[in-house]
Amino acid sequence: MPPIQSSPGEPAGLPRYAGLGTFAKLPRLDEVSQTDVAILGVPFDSGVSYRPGARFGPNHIRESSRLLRPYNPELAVAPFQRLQVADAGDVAAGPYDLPAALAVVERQARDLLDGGARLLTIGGDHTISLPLLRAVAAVHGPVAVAHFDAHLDTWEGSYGTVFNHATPFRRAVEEGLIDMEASIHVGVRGPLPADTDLEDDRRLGFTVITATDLEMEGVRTAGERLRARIGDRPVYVSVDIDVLDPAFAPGTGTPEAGGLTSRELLVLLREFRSMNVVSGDIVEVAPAYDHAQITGIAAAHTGYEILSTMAVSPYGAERLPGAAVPVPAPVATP
Ligand SMILES: N=C(N)NCCCC(=O)O
Ligand SMILES: [Zn+2]
Ligand SMILES: [Zn+2]
Repeated sequence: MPPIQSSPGEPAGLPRYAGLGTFAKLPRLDEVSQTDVAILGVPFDSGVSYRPGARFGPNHIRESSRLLRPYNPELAVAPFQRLQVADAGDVAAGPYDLPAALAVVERQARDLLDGGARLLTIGGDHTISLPLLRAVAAVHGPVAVAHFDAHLDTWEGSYGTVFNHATPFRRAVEEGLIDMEASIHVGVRGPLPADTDLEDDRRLGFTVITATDLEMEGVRTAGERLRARIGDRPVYVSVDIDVLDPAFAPGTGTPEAGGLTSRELLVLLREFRSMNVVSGDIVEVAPAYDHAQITGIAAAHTGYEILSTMAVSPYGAERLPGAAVPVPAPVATP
Protein backbone atom coordinates (compact mmCIF):
# COMPACT_ATOMS: atom_id res chain seq x y z
CA MET A 1 0.00 0.00 0.00
CA PRO A 2 1.60 3.32 -1.02
CA PRO A 3 2.73 5.48 1.91
CA ILE A 4 0.67 8.45 2.94
CA GLN A 5 2.11 11.55 1.31
CA SER A 6 1.89 15.23 2.11
CA SER A 7 3.09 18.06 -0.14
CA PRO A 8 5.77 15.88 -1.87
CA GLY A 9 6.55 18.50 -4.43
CA GLU A 10 8.02 21.12 -2.10
CA PRO A 11 11.51 21.41 -0.62
CA ALA A 12 11.99 20.18 2.96
CA GLY A 13 11.93 23.01 5.46
CA LEU A 14 9.77 25.28 3.37
CA PRO A 15 7.90 27.58 5.82
CA ARG A 16 4.11 27.09 5.94
CA TYR A 17 3.52 30.64 4.71
CA ALA A 18 5.52 29.82 1.54
CA GLY A 19 4.86 27.63 -1.46
CA LEU A 20 1.69 26.81 -3.38
CA GLY A 21 -1.49 26.95 -1.32
CA THR A 22 -3.28 23.63 -1.49
CA PHE A 23 -5.63 22.90 1.44
CA ALA A 24 -3.46 22.36 4.55
CA LYS A 25 -0.38 22.16 2.29
CA LEU A 26 -1.57 18.69 1.22
CA PRO A 27 -0.52 17.12 -2.08
CA ARG A 28 -2.46 17.68 -5.26
CA LEU A 29 -4.58 14.80 -6.56
CA ASP A 30 -2.06 14.17 -9.38
CA GLU A 31 0.77 13.80 -6.85
CA VAL A 32 -0.65 10.74 -5.06
CA SER A 33 -1.51 7.27 -6.29
CA GLN A 34 -4.68 6.81 -4.18
CA THR A 35 -6.97 9.31 -2.44
CA ASP A 36 -9.16 8.53 0.57
CA VAL A 37 -10.59 12.06 0.84
CA ALA A 38 -10.52 14.67 -1.93
CA ILE A 39 -10.72 18.39 -1.16
CA LEU A 40 -12.82 19.79 -4.02
CA GLY A 41 -13.13 23.54 -4.61
CA VAL A 42 -16.34 24.90 -6.14
CA PRO A 43 -15.86 28.61 -6.94
CA PHE A 44 -19.53 29.35 -7.61
CA ASP A 45 -21.90 31.95 -6.14
CA SER A 46 -24.59 32.52 -8.78
CA GLY A 47 -27.23 31.17 -6.42
CA VAL A 48 -26.93 33.81 -3.70
CA SER A 49 -29.72 36.14 -2.60
CA TYR A 50 -27.79 38.93 -0.87
CA ARG A 51 -24.00 39.51 -0.62
CA PRO A 52 -22.05 37.84 -3.48
CA GLY A 53 -18.44 36.72 -3.41
CA ALA A 54 -18.43 33.09 -2.27
CA ARG A 55 -16.86 32.24 -5.66
CA PHE A 56 -13.60 33.37 -4.05
CA GLY A 57 -14.20 31.09 -1.05
CA PRO A 58 -12.18 28.00 -2.09
CA ASN A 59 -8.84 29.74 -2.46
CA HIS A 60 -9.49 31.91 0.59
CA ILE A 61 -10.04 28.77 2.66
CA ARG A 62 -6.91 27.17 1.18
CA GLU A 63 -4.87 30.28 2.00
CA SER A 64 -6.33 30.36 5.51
CA SER A 65 -5.49 26.68 6.07
CA ARG A 66 -1.70 27.00 5.90
CA LEU A 67 -1.22 26.80 9.67
CA LEU A 68 -3.13 23.51 10.10
CA ARG A 69 -0.59 21.18 11.69
CA PRO A 70 -0.36 17.37 11.35
CA TYR A 71 -1.61 16.25 14.80
CA ASN A 72 -5.11 16.87 16.23
CA PRO A 73 -4.90 16.49 20.04
CA GLU A 74 -8.67 16.81 20.47
CA LEU A 75 -9.20 13.53 18.65
CA ALA A 76 -5.73 12.06 19.25
CA VAL A 77 -5.13 11.57 15.54
CA ALA A 78 -2.82 12.73 12.78
CA PRO A 79 -5.53 12.73 10.11
CA PHE A 80 -3.18 13.05 7.14
CA GLN A 81 -1.19 10.05 8.35
CA ARG A 82 -4.34 7.97 8.74
CA LEU A 83 -5.99 8.97 5.46
CA GLN A 84 -4.55 10.09 2.17
CA VAL A 85 -6.13 13.49 1.68
CA ALA A 86 -5.41 15.38 -1.55
CA ASP A 87 -6.50 18.68 -3.06
CA ALA A 88 -8.45 18.05 -6.28
CA GLY A 89 -8.39 21.71 -7.28
CA ASP A 90 -11.49 23.54 -8.47
CA VAL A 91 -14.50 22.55 -10.54
CA ALA A 92 -14.91 24.48 -13.80
CA ALA A 93 -18.37 25.75 -12.81
CA GLY A 94 -19.11 28.91 -14.79
CA PRO A 95 -20.94 31.95 -13.37
CA TYR A 96 -23.60 32.47 -16.06
CA ASP A 97 -25.55 29.21 -16.45
CA LEU A 98 -26.63 27.80 -13.07
CA PRO A 99 -28.03 24.44 -14.30
CA ALA A 100 -24.92 23.83 -16.40
CA ALA A 101 -22.68 24.69 -13.44
CA LEU A 102 -24.54 22.32 -11.12
CA ALA A 103 -24.20 19.55 -13.72
CA VAL A 104 -20.43 20.07 -13.86
CA VAL A 105 -20.22 19.95 -10.04
CA GLU A 106 -22.24 16.72 -9.95
CA ARG A 107 -20.15 15.10 -12.68
CA GLN A 108 -16.80 15.87 -11.09
CA ALA A 109 -18.01 14.89 -7.62
CA ARG A 110 -19.32 11.61 -9.03
CA ASP A 111 -16.00 10.86 -10.77
CA LEU A 112 -14.11 11.30 -7.48
CA LEU A 113 -16.61 9.21 -5.50
CA ASP A 114 -16.56 6.46 -8.12
CA GLY A 115 -12.77 6.45 -7.75
CA GLY A 116 -13.21 5.50 -4.09
CA ALA A 117 -12.63 8.88 -2.51
CA ARG A 118 -14.88 10.66 -0.06
CA LEU A 119 -15.36 14.42 -0.60
CA LEU A 120 -14.80 17.49 1.49
CA THR A 121 -16.03 20.26 -0.80
CA ILE A 122 -15.14 23.91 -0.18
CA GLY A 123 -17.50 26.41 -1.79
CA GLY A 124 -19.01 28.39 -3.12
CA ASP A 125 -22.60 29.12 -2.12
CA HIS A 126 -25.03 26.60 -0.61
CA THR A 127 -26.66 25.84 -3.96
CA ILE A 128 -23.78 23.40 -4.57
CA SER A 129 -24.99 21.01 -1.84
CA LEU A 130 -27.73 19.81 -4.22
CA PRO A 131 -25.45 18.45 -6.99
CA LEU A 132 -23.08 17.13 -4.32
CA LEU A 133 -25.92 15.23 -2.64
CA ARG A 134 -27.04 13.91 -6.05
CA ALA A 135 -23.55 12.45 -6.54
CA VAL A 136 -23.31 11.09 -2.96
CA ALA A 137 -26.78 9.52 -3.05
CA ALA A 138 -25.96 7.86 -6.38
CA VAL A 139 -23.16 6.00 -4.56
CA HIS A 140 -24.57 5.57 -1.02
CA GLY A 141 -28.33 5.84 -1.49
CA PRO A 142 -30.27 8.40 0.56
CA VAL A 143 -28.03 9.73 3.34
CA ALA A 144 -28.66 11.46 6.64
CA VAL A 145 -27.83 15.17 6.48
CA ALA A 146 -26.32 17.06 9.41
CA HIS A 147 -26.87 20.68 8.32
CA PHE A 148 -25.12 23.44 10.28
CA ASP A 149 -26.58 26.80 9.21
CA ALA A 150 -28.36 29.94 10.40
CA HIS A 151 -30.90 29.17 7.69
CA LEU A 152 -33.21 26.25 6.92
CA ASP A 153 -32.35 26.26 3.18
CA THR A 154 -35.57 24.35 2.57
CA TRP A 155 -37.56 27.19 0.99
CA GLU A 156 -39.78 26.38 -1.98
CA GLY A 157 -38.20 29.19 -4.00
CA SER A 158 -36.57 32.60 -3.88
CA TYR A 159 -36.89 35.54 -6.30
CA GLY A 160 -38.84 33.36 -8.71
CA THR A 161 -36.32 30.51 -8.98
CA VAL A 162 -36.27 27.10 -7.32
CA PHE A 163 -32.55 26.26 -7.60
CA ASN A 164 -30.51 28.62 -5.40
CA HIS A 165 -28.84 28.76 -1.99
CA ALA A 166 -32.18 28.99 -0.12
CA THR A 167 -33.60 25.74 -1.50
CA PRO A 168 -30.97 22.96 -1.82
CA PHE A 169 -32.31 20.68 0.91
CA ARG A 170 -35.95 20.92 -0.17
CA ARG A 171 -34.96 19.94 -3.71
CA ALA A 172 -32.80 17.15 -2.28
CA VAL A 173 -35.74 15.80 -0.23
CA GLU A 174 -37.98 15.96 -3.32
CA GLU A 175 -35.36 13.98 -5.29
CA GLY A 176 -35.13 11.31 -2.60
CA LEU A 177 -31.47 12.04 -1.79
CA ILE A 178 -31.88 12.46 1.98
CA ASP A 179 -32.77 9.97 4.76
CA MET A 180 -35.47 12.01 6.46
CA GLU A 181 -35.51 9.71 9.49
CA ALA A 182 -32.09 11.02 10.46
CA SER A 183 -31.58 14.58 9.21
CA ILE A 184 -31.18 17.64 11.37
CA HIS A 185 -30.49 21.38 11.19
CA VAL A 186 -28.17 22.96 13.79
CA GLY A 187 -27.85 26.70 14.43
CA VAL A 188 -31.04 27.99 12.84
CA ARG A 189 -31.90 31.56 13.85
CA GLY A 190 -32.90 35.00 12.57
CA PRO A 191 -35.99 36.55 10.98
CA LEU A 192 -38.07 34.43 8.60
CA PRO A 193 -40.41 35.43 5.76
CA ALA A 194 -43.35 33.84 7.65
CA ASP A 195 -44.17 31.76 10.71
CA THR A 196 -44.98 28.86 8.41
CA ASP A 197 -41.32 28.30 7.44
CA LEU A 198 -40.51 26.21 10.51
CA GLU A 199 -43.70 24.14 10.20
CA ASP A 200 -43.05 23.56 6.48
CA ASP A 201 -39.54 22.39 7.37
CA ARG A 202 -40.83 20.05 10.10
CA ARG A 203 -43.32 18.58 7.62
CA LEU A 204 -40.35 17.73 5.36
CA GLY A 205 -39.00 15.64 8.24
CA PHE A 206 -36.06 17.66 9.58
CA THR A 207 -35.52 18.15 13.29
CA VAL A 208 -33.93 21.39 14.48
CA ILE A 209 -31.47 22.46 17.16
CA THR A 210 -31.80 26.23 17.04
CA ALA A 211 -29.00 28.56 18.12
CA THR A 212 -31.08 29.38 21.19
CA ASP A 213 -31.54 25.65 21.99
CA LEU A 214 -27.77 25.35 21.88
CA GLU A 215 -27.36 28.28 24.25
CA MET A 216 -29.92 26.84 26.68
CA GLU A 217 -29.01 23.12 26.59
CA GLY A 218 -25.26 23.34 25.77
CA VAL A 219 -23.02 21.42 23.38
CA ARG A 220 -23.10 18.23 25.43
CA THR A 221 -26.87 17.78 25.04
CA ALA A 222 -26.76 18.94 21.42
CA GLY A 223 -24.07 16.34 20.74
CA GLU A 224 -26.22 13.63 22.31
CA ARG A 225 -29.16 14.74 20.12
CA LEU A 226 -26.96 14.59 16.99
CA ARG A 227 -25.74 11.07 17.81
CA ALA A 228 -29.23 9.88 18.68
CA ARG A 229 -30.71 11.33 15.47
CA ILE A 230 -28.03 10.05 13.07
CA GLY A 231 -26.84 6.84 14.70
CA ASP A 232 -24.76 4.64 12.41
CA ARG A 233 -26.37 5.81 9.18
CA PRO A 234 -24.14 7.21 6.40
CA VAL A 235 -24.21 10.97 7.02
CA TYR A 236 -23.41 14.03 4.89
CA VAL A 237 -22.17 17.01 6.92
CA SER A 238 -22.96 20.39 5.37
CA VAL A 239 -21.56 23.45 7.15
CA ASP A 240 -22.75 26.87 6.04
CA ILE A 241 -20.16 29.12 7.70
CA ASP A 242 -22.96 31.57 8.58
CA VAL A 243 -23.94 29.09 11.32
CA LEU A 244 -21.24 31.01 13.19
CA ASP A 245 -22.04 34.38 14.68
CA PRO A 246 -20.90 37.25 12.44
CA ALA A 247 -18.25 37.96 15.10
CA PHE A 248 -16.69 34.57 14.20
CA ALA A 249 -17.54 34.59 10.49
CA PRO A 250 -17.96 38.13 9.15
CA GLY A 251 -17.00 36.98 5.65
CA THR A 252 -20.30 35.50 4.54
CA GLY A 253 -23.23 36.47 2.37
CA THR A 254 -26.30 36.32 4.62
CA PRO A 255 -25.10 37.04 8.18
CA GLU A 256 -27.50 36.62 11.13
CA ALA A 257 -26.76 37.83 14.68
CA GLY A 258 -26.85 35.44 17.64
CA GLY A 259 -24.83 32.58 16.14
CA LEU A 260 -22.43 29.92 17.38
CA THR A 261 -18.88 30.52 18.51
CA SER A 262 -16.23 28.73 16.46
CA ARG A 263 -15.41 26.66 19.58
CA GLU A 264 -19.01 25.42 19.83
CA LEU A 265 -18.99 24.40 16.15
CA LEU A 266 -15.66 22.55 16.43
CA VAL A 267 -16.76 20.73 19.62
CA LEU A 268 -20.01 19.67 17.91
CA LEU A 269 -18.19 18.47 14.79
CA ARG A 270 -16.02 16.14 16.92
CA GLU A 271 -19.21 14.24 17.79
CA PHE A 272 -18.92 12.71 14.30
CA ARG A 273 -15.82 10.76 15.42
CA SER A 274 -18.09 7.77 16.07
CA MET A 275 -20.31 8.25 13.03
CA ASN A 276 -20.10 7.36 9.34
CA VAL A 277 -19.34 10.63 7.55
CA VAL A 278 -19.40 9.75 3.85
CA SER A 279 -18.71 13.30 2.60
CA GLY A 280 -19.27 16.91 3.51
CA ASP A 281 -19.07 20.53 2.43
CA ILE A 282 -18.18 23.94 3.81
CA VAL A 283 -19.95 26.80 2.03
CA GLU A 284 -20.79 30.51 1.98
CA VAL A 285 -17.32 31.89 2.74
CA ALA A 286 -17.23 35.33 1.05
CA PRO A 287 -13.70 36.77 1.49
CA ALA A 288 -14.63 40.30 0.47
CA TYR A 289 -16.36 40.68 3.84
CA ASP A 290 -13.69 38.83 5.85
CA HIS A 291 -10.96 40.46 8.00
CA ALA A 292 -7.57 38.93 8.90
CA GLN A 293 -8.83 35.58 7.58
CA ILE A 294 -11.22 35.24 10.58
CA THR A 295 -13.82 33.41 8.47
CA GLY A 296 -11.27 31.57 6.34
CA ILE A 297 -9.53 30.21 9.43
CA ALA A 298 -12.86 29.11 10.94
CA ALA A 299 -13.69 27.30 7.69
CA ALA A 300 -10.23 25.71 7.50
CA HIS A 301 -10.52 24.39 11.08
CA THR A 302 -14.02 23.15 10.29
CA GLY A 303 -12.53 21.10 7.46
CA TYR A 304 -9.69 19.86 9.68
CA GLU A 305 -12.13 18.59 12.32
CA ILE A 306 -14.34 16.86 9.74
CA LEU A 307 -11.27 15.18 8.21
CA SER A 308 -10.10 14.19 11.70
CA THR A 309 -13.44 12.55 12.47
CA MET A 310 -13.23 10.64 9.18
CA ALA A 311 -9.74 9.49 10.18
CA VAL A 312 -10.73 8.12 13.63
CA SER A 313 -14.23 6.87 12.80
CA PRO A 314 -14.74 3.10 13.02
CA TYR A 315 -16.35 3.49 9.58
CA GLY A 316 -13.34 5.29 8.13
CA ALA A 317 -11.31 4.12 5.14
CA GLU A 318 -8.49 2.81 7.33
CA ARG A 319 -5.25 2.94 5.35
CA LEU A 320 -2.83 1.62 7.93
CA PRO A 321 -3.23 -2.15 7.50
CA GLY A 322 -4.09 -3.93 10.71
CA ALA A 323 -3.95 -0.77 12.82
CA ALA A 324 -6.59 -0.63 15.50
CA VAL A 325 -8.96 2.26 14.95
CA PRO A 326 -9.26 3.88 18.37
CA VAL A 327 -12.58 5.58 19.00
CA PRO A 328 -11.47 8.24 21.48
CA ALA A 329 -13.27 8.68 24.78
CA PRO A 330 -15.98 11.34 24.71
CA VAL A 331 -14.39 14.77 24.49
CA ALA A 332 -14.74 16.65 27.78
CA THR A 333 -17.11 19.46 27.01
CA PRO A 334 -17.63 22.55 29.14
N1 LIG B 1 -27.04 31.36 3.14
C1 LIG B 1 -27.83 30.40 2.77
N2 LIG B 1 -27.36 29.21 2.49
N3 LIG B 1 -29.17 30.59 2.64
C2 LIG B 1 -29.76 31.89 2.92
C3 LIG B 1 -31.23 31.79 2.56
C4 LIG B 1 -32.00 32.94 3.13
C5 LIG B 1 -31.93 34.18 2.28
O1 LIG B 1 -31.60 34.06 1.09
O2 LIG B 1 -32.22 35.25 2.80
ZN1 LIG C 1 -26.95 30.19 5.85
ZN1 LIG D 1 -27.01 27.75 3.85
